[in-house]
Amino acid sequence: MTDLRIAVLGVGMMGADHVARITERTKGASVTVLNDYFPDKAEELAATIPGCRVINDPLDAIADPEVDAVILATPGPTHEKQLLACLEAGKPVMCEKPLTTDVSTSLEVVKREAELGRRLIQVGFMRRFDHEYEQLKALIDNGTFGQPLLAHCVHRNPAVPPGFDSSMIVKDSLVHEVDVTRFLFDEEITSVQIIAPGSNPNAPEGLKDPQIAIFTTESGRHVDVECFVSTGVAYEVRTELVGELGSAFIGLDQGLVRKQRNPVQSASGDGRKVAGIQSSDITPSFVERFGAAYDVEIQRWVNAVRRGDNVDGPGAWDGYAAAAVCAAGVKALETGEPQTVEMVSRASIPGA
Ligand SMILES: NC(=O)c1ccc[n+]([C@@H]2O[C@H](COP(=O)([O-])OP(=O)(O)OC[C@H]3O[C@@H](n4cnc5c(N)ncnc54)[C@H](O)[C@@H]3O)[C@@H](O)[C@H]2O)c1
Ligand SMILES: O[C@H]1[C@H](O)[C@@H](O)[C@H](O)[C@@H](O)[C@H]1O
Repeated sequence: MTDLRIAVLGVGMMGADHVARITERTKGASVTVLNDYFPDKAEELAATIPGCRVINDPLDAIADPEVDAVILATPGPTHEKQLLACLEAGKPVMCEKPLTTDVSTSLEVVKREAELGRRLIQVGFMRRFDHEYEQLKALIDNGTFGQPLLAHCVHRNPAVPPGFDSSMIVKDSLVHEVDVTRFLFDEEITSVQIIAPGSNPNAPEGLKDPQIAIFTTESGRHVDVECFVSTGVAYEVRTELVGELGSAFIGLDQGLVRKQRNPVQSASGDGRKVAGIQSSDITPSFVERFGAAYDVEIQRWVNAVRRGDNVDGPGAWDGYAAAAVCAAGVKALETGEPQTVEMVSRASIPGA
């Protein structure tokens, strides 16, 4: 079987990382077309990849007859138009989060895909492919902790790019915990509150950072998140799950750590006492922390597209649900009050 011919749109940090992943590690796929708002950037990268050419118009790149599938690593505000073009061309697309930057356009994308009657869109919520998150999910699903009750999350970035505003902390960063909550608990988030304590003096001017988010789910579960994107330290993403019979912690760079009524062991079962853990190296950015997860995500997506399934992971509905929670989050940030998440029911869109 010949390689899947992929066009990557946007060759900034994430796009270039996906290009390297596909050319160096992904089986059954090649990057054959690149596109970027700055053509020189795309040309420079294409020159390093045998058989790769640059197409300057993103919509032409999507429609090109020699492109089988598309990766969107362009900024969120461009996703809607590019996703609709992928649907129009009938091309499978792996869209980096967010699906789009507002609820109405995300819903429009969900509806257009549903009308086609074929799932073509996967959304880049890569944490679902991270081994530790998978382990946490398995502990919930196999009932190890009985009823899962709540989760505590930490999401810290050393810095953010210029122009990153307070609402982007919600829509660009917190969106991952929104997806993690929906993934782990398998239910929708119904309300969001965001508290902005005193800002970090080293945060960019005007940025409300850190923010503390509180989600409530359909069944009344609680998730809290510290989202702090200007720590100046390192990239730290942690989640602690608490259930009726114990708790488990991920993101310590030590593998999943479980605490249960005796014996207290590391997930590896080597008997190390959790209390003995003192410190660990922390990763500088998402590229290191989630590198293996992106590899799995892209390989599984390529395999799914080659099989004709097109999607193996979160889809357009997950992107829409996340957008709806984030919209409530932005309102909650402005008002300081809990906000109800406004969403249509999935059943109201046949095929979604
Ligand atoms: N899953 C993750 O962990 C993760 C991590 C980082 C970024 N992202 C997402 O990936 C996307 C890209 O983020 P990034 O950090 O790589 O940004 P970036 O700014 O580094 O790169 C974006 C690139 O897109 C180009 N571009 C801008 N408008 C374009 C257009 N209309 N058509 C084609 N190219 C265009 C820019 O010139 C730039 O090269 C965003 O949606 C972001 O949220 C996801
Ligand atoms: O775009 C990035 C990316 O999604 C990272 O995974 C997240 O940790 C950052 O906060 C965000 O700005």
